[in-house]
Amino acid sequence: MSSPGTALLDRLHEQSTAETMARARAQFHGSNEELAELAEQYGALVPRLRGRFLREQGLSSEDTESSQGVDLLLAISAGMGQFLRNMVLAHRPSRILELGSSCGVSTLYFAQALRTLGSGTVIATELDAAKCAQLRKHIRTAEVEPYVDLREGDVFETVAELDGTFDIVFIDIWADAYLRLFKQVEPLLRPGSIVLADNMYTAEDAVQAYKHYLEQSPRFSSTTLDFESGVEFTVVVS
Ligand SMILES: C[S@@+](CC[C@H](N)C(=O)[O-])C[C@H]1O[C@@H](n2cnc3c(N)ncnc32)[C@H](O)[C@@H]1O
Repeated sequence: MSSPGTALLDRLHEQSTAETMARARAQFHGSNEELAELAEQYGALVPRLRGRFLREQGLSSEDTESSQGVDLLLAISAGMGQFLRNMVLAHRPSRILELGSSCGVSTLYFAQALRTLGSGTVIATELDAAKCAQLRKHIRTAEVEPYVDLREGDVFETVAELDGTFDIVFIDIWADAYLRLFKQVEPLLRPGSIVLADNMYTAEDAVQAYKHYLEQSPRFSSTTLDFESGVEFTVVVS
């Protein structure tokens, strides 16, 4: 991909990785050498074991309320971004709803794919005002403003004001709120809508209620994709 956003995304991924390492350093009691060894072991694990491995080492991999107000990107990886882009190119959505946008890394992947298609909108949602300011700056830099509609504020209030249906929904807020949020989003889904939810492995315990809800409903066909942080891929059947 070559576009005005490429260098920006490279920089944001680098920043996010550095933040994650700094978080791990702050939580870890061993030496730098031991931390480097853990990072190597982590990299060699299959994705579904990674969250558990970190917890066993006393390292939290979950993005939680405690991150609120701290200017962390908590961004998706480049691999996840590539997946989101491909989803857009394949499904050709008119409307995307992104729940939890932070400084806009996932928003940029969605918006760039919409630009490739030449139409469509991603509604981005974020509570933190400083992050919203960063997101606005980033979509200007990447020249994707026409494809992004940022709604600043609490996502539950934002969703309550939405109508119509969405072709793709991406859930990436604090994992213990997934189920409550999904239930609020349900009326905005149509048969064929796709719902993607991140952090199935990295927030394994917190997402159990969400996964259970999907499993027991005939309206949804759902599977966990075994890559990156674990992605719940849900198709609305009826
Ligand atoms: C994991 S980050 C999102 C990362 C983003 N998708 C990306 O790739 O850059 C989660 C974000 O959800 C936001 N968030 C959490 N609870 C929220 C709420 N109730 N309303 C709006 N935003 C919320 C947080 O402020 C945080 O920036």
